[in-house]
Amino acid sequence: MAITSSTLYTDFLAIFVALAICVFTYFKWTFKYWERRNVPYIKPNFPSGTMQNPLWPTVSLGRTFGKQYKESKEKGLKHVGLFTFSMPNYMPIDLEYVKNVVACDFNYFIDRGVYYNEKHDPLSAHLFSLKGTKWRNLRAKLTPTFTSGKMKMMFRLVLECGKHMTYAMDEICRKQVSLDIKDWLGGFGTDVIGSCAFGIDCNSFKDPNSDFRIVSKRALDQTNWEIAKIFLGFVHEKLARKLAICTTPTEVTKFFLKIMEETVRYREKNNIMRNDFLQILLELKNSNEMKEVKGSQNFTIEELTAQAFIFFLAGYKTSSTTMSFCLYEMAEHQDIQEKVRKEIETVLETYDGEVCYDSIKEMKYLRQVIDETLRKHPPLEYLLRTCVKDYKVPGTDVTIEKGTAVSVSIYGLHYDPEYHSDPEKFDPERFSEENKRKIKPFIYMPFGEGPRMCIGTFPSKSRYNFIFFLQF
Ligand code: HEM
Repeated sequence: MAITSSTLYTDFLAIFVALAICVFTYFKWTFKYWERRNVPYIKPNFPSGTMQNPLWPTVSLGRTFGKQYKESKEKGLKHVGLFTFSMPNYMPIDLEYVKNVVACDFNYFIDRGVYYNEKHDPLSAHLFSLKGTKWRNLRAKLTPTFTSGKMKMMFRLVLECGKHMTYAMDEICRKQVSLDIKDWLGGFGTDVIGSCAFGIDCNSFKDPNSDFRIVSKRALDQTNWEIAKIFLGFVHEKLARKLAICTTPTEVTKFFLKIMEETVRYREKNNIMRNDFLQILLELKNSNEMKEVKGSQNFTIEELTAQAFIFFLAGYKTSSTTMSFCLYEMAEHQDIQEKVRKEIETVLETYDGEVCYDSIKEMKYLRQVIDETLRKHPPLEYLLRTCVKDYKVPGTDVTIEKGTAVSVSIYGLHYDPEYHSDPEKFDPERFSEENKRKIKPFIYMPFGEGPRMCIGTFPSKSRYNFIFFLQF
């Protein structure tokens, strides 16, 4: 008996050692990837490569990229090789290289590499994650529907949500109690997106525990297990598909699908038209335009919900984070706050005190403050791309292989002292009419750039109006 268990133990040990040697050799080989390709690289660590352990990070991945951008730039590098665990990740540093990836040579970098699975996880197949032709066709159909006229009409819904927030804020001020401003603005974000994308009146201030608010929070607060699944989808999409991995929690999928089904049925039955995102999607669904995109079928309820869902995901956190940081910076810089307040008062006087789309458009200094907030605190700190066909970096003998992940550090660019002097300083004057003209393309891109930039900023002329629209 003792002999058997000791043999078993030795066998296990031998298997373990053999496995450890295989893993070690594999990592040693892959960690030489950039060296073999003659690309300068940051020394990776076993096992997470050049990033922190994603399950217990101390800073965000965007900040890590920002630091790596800074270090590489200080060394005079034009690009740098990184590793996500054993997976190579390419980061352009030089502005020309950045421009090529996000705009000029976009055809090589059309995808983000974000995992989706329309069959088992229908809400994951949205504009942000879709790939290649599917993405291109859907984007082409959706972009022209984001007209400033439609945004202007939708603004009324936002004002309505703003009113709920103002009443609740008056109450808070009367009681003189403190509040968690991020959570508070999250409530406002929920109301805006609930109303504009799903056509429902949530009023999170009256009912902070509404189903919509609770499920929305659940959709955004991913567990470590969900993060691990997203990560698996990123590093091994085929395996994740085979395992039918779903990244959206089941209760979230069920909830949003149910809301959408009910709202669409109600609107279609009662012939209701409303100036909101859902109406835009419904018009697309009913116009047969989607048949061109998808071949024969029209938009299904799942596909429609997935698009409304990404408007919610992409719009909610970005906007509430921006508003929170904007208030934070104004609290830190009372002089700036005072200037904003004076401007608002002066502009509103000429509009009989009415907060409306046009009056907000006239608040130029407020716009500068928001622009500077987005520079210092970009809600998305890096852009993701995947190389979809071998790409020779112009002027070099380096080829980026098909399948390589590419990360563009927005954070690094926004804090680059060559482009933004004294980058730590909160200075809205950088965006004055005169100074704005001096800002080179691609050094300031809180909404991304190129054909895959944020759809919430289209058409480009009304990009800032749209953001204003989100702030009120
Ligand atoms: C302060 C507000 C916002 C910021 C800073 C922001 C930022 C961004 C960024 C950086 C990207 C990636 C762009 C790229 O890869 O080049 C993006 C994509 C996207 N955003 Fe926004 N966003 C904001 C608000 C919104 C809103 C309100 C919506 C809702 C309509 C939205 C919908 C999207 C969508 C659908 C995409 C994916 C576009 C595509 O792949 O075609 N965003 N956003």
